[in-house]
Order: sequence, then structure tokens, then C-alpha cells
Amino acid sequence: MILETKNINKHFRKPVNFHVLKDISLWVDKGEFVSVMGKSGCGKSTLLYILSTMDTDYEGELFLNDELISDKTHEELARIRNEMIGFVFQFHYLLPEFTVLENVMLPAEKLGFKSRKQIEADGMEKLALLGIENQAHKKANMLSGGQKQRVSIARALINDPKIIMGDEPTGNLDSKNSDNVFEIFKELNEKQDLSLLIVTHDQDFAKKTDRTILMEDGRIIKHK
Ligand SMILES: Nc1ncnc2c1ncn2[C@@H]1O[C@H](COP(=O)(O)OP(=O)(O)OP(=O)(O)O)[C@@H](O)[C@H]1O
Repeated sequence: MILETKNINKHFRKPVNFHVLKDISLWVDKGEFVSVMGKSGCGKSTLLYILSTMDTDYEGELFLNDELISDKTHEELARIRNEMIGFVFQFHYLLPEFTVLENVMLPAEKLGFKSRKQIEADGMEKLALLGIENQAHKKANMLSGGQKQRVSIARALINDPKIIMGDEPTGNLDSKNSDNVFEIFKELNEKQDLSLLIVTHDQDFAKKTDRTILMEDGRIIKHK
């Protein structure tokens, strides 16, 4: 399994004690494309922060690629996260004054394994994969919403992650661009054997994934 949790519980302590995630046990198989749905406020983003190792304040066990990682240090988690996980958010968080290519290169430069030349070549390869290599040298703020989201997917792919996690990556797009992002995910899933876990409010998007995890009030109520 690429991702697994056993009995994850989380409480927000302030302003009052609030049991936000309750006994969350889930899994994503290698090569699986899974969506997460549930009403606003049910805990999807909170869960994604934990799964993506950015939040470590919880009880329970988290496994990535069959390795227990809930007991790792912050430094170890930063390395694991950079190597294993790609993120796509609702808002793209591109640096507007940087070029498209520079934005895509950032996570690889942070990891520091490769030369700048190699990272540049990899960045161009990812942009080509998403059909936007001709935008590489434009400033990020010059692009349309759909193009920006494709850049953020290229950025998520730069370190060849094992899994892509998304928090409403199509939430800010019109239906045409939304379909386009789904097709990109599907192609990465099929051709590159990439696993995906995508939080979405979009029924049509969720229906097309291999499986939908349904949440309600901090619990998982359905795995299929
Ligand atoms: N830092 C915090 N402190 C206290 N409560 C919080 C905090 N962050 C989120 N919450 C509460 O936890 C619950 C779950 O929030 P979360 O953002 O995970 O929901 P969500 O399912 O992602 O919602 P949406 O679909 O609207 O993005 C909500 O009731 C929210 O108000």
C-alpha cells in the first residue's frame, strides 16, 4: 500500500476541545486513484494535512509505502515528504514574479539532489507532459487559471513522487478546465502508475475515480 492509516484521531484544543477526526483508518493501494468527499467542515483538509505529514499533532499510525512514519522527526518527515508526495491545492500558490519553469523547479532545488541544469531539464520535461512547455519562460502571473493549475501539477511532479495529494484542485476552475485536470490526473495514474488521493466537492470528478472515501462529521462512513 502506498498510504495507510490506523485509527487516527485528532483534537483541536482551542478555543474549546473539539474531536475533529475520529478513528480514521484508510488505505490507498499502489496505482489507485481515490477521491475524498464530504460536507464542508467534516474534516477533509485537516485529514489531508496529516496524511501529507505537514501536521504531526494527532494520535494513531500513518504509513507511507508500507513504512511507519508517524514516529519520525520533523527533519525525516521533510525529506520523506519532498521525495514521496506531490501536492496540488485549490489555489495554485505559484510565485507570481518567478517564471513558470522556475516555479516548477523549486521543490527539486529544495531537495538539493540534482544540479540546476538537470533540474531545468526535468522541469521542461514535466511542462511538456502537461502540454505547456511553450509557457516555460513567462512569468507565472501571465497565465490563465487553467494553465496555472497545470503548472502547479508540473511542480507537484518534479521530484517524481509516489503519490499526488490534492485539496480541491479543481475547486477554482470552470468545468472545461476541471475535466482537463481530471484527464491529466487519469493519464498520470495510468501511464506513470502514480497513486492519487484527491479531496473534491465535485460529484462528476469523484465518480470517475477508482474509489471514493466518504466522510461525515470527522468519520469515514464509506470506502467505496
Ligand atoms: N485550527 C483550528 N482550530 C479549531 N477548529 C478548527 C481548526 N481548523 C479547522 N477547524 C474546524 O475543524 C473542522 C474541519 O475543518 P476542515 O477544514 O478539515 O473541513 P473540510 O471538510 O476540509 O471543509 P471544506 O470542505 O469547507 O474545506 C471544521 O469544523 C473547522 O471549523
